[in-house]
Amino acid sequence: MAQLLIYVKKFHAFAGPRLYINQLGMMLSSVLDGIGILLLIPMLSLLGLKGAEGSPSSYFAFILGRLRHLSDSLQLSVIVGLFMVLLVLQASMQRYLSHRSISMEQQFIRHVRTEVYESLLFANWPFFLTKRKSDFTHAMTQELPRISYGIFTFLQIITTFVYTAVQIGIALWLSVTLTLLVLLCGLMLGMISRRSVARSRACGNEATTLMQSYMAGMTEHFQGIKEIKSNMSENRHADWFRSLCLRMERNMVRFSHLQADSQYFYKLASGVCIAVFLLCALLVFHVQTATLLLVVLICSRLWPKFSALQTGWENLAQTLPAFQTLADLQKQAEGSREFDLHELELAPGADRSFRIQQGIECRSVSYRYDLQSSSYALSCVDAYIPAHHMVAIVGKSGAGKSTLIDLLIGLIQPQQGEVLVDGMPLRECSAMFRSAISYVPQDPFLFHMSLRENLCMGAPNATDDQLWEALRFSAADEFVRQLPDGLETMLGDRGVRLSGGERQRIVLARAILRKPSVLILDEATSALDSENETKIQEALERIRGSMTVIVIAHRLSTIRTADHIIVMEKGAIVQQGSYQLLAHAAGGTFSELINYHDRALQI
Ligand SMILES: Nc1ncnc2c1ncn2[C@@H]1O[C@H](COP(=O)(O)OP(=O)(O)OP(=O)(O)O)[C@@H](O)[C@H]1O
Repeated sequence: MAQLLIYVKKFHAFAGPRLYINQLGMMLSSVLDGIGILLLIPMLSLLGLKGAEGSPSSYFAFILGRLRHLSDSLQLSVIVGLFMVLLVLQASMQRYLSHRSISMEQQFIRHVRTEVYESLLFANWPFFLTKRKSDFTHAMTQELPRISYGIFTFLQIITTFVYTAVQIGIALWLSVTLTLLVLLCGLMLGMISRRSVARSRACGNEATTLMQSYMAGMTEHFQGIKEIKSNMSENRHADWFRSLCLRMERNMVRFSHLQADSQYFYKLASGVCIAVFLLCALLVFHVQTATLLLVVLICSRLWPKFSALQTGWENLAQTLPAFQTLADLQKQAEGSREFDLHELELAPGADRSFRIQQGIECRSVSYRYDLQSSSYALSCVDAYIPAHHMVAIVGKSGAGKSTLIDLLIGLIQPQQGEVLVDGMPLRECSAMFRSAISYVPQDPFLFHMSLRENLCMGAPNATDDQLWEALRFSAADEFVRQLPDGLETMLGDRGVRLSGGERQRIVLARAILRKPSVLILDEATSALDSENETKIQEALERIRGSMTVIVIAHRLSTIRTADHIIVMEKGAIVQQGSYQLLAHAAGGTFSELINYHDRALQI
């Protein structure tokens, strides 16, 4: 419930006075509706119903007094006309108010959707390391519509509640005893529905967990479809899917049965209540026929509202877990907020063309992914990467190379020590520094867009000449010219229409197009043949001195021309120096790596 209140408060802050205007309108519409019903008294009186000329009609003494000089049929026509005017007014008002509330709800949902998306987008890297990506997809695609439905239901409950309160007020005005009797029945029905509300909530919790598994499974299975096929594990996955679908089906059936059962008991209890009510009214309280008729009329209109309140409450209970999931996710994302790119763009003097002048320094940095664990991915690393130089980081798999890069980029913060850029702590200039970096990861990612759009992501105003120059740099120009639509070729989901090496070259072209101050290549040429790798080596030689280049490579031929090499082992730097120096240091990790490399080439 607390999570629902968070969103109700948000909605209140978002809608402001519009919310009150709507509720006031609803109240007015209910009053008009009530007056319409009360007008039935003079109508019934004129039609000669016994008892209708009694006390309730005195409320209309003013109207009736004015009409007295008219014939009965004319009086009836005027009152029926008045009734019709009220009806049209009330219906038009209700239509207008429901249009208003629907747009208000949809605007709010758009607001929440954008807010959640941005909170995820601007969260820092460690936040993403601890979460399943499918949970984000689940939150955005499944939980948001549930929240939208929950908010809609909540507003409906409020509207129904206001309507009910006004109508009860009118009924009380007509007969306090009868209305209290009706309310007592309503209260009893409310008690009956309490259990089903609790069960609905439990069903909602289970639905959330099942849907999360479903989304996680779908994302993983289709991303790993090649692994599934090559390991022939289709049957195992199909079994998992069938069992999950069965549990989802049972959950939905249970919820529907719950609703049907509660409506069944509700109807039975309502029948008993109505019978008791009529007997008490006529035999115990001896109520006038017209008053009884009006109270019954009001209550017969209120009864479906009571029922709507109960069903709405159950539906709301079913959506509550979604409020919880989304509020938790958003809270965690906001708690892990990195710099805000909007702020960066709006900040006066924000320097998008920052260039490093001296170098990047790691001063005794240590980092571990799991704070409970005693094993460090990096421990006490001291390194210096001078500006405009080409520095290579080498080491066996798991040595900590990528972690060191993540620290240098500012994606993760060291738990001990600090990273300095031109002598300035990185945490003070991380946004500015990040905008000056181009990073080409191990697994290059292309979006389902045209080649041109993929290239222009970091440089939206790049000209065709600049695009071709970048493609030439990454030795991709030849194969791009042979693509059916050249730069306009659609690349398919994650760029699957290209080979691994082609994808690497496109991502490299994209990185160079931004004209970065620091270019980071994390195994960026691992999928290339020797010919294309040599072309890229030559291109890197041409830009030597104009930008700082950091290269991670397992293939040692790639880093032969590096100015400086950092050798890592088990999270620590074990050697540093030029290629020649390290290659001749007998017994060192680097010469060991060279030996492995040479032996692999001979095989
Ligand atoms: N997200 C993570 N959560 C927990 N541990 C991690 C995570 N990423 C890396 N590690 C651990 O940190 C250590 C260093 O990993 P890192 O990826 O930096 O190595 P690497 O030298 O880049 O390896 P490779 O050459 O195989 O890419 C490894 O022991 C690895 O298991």
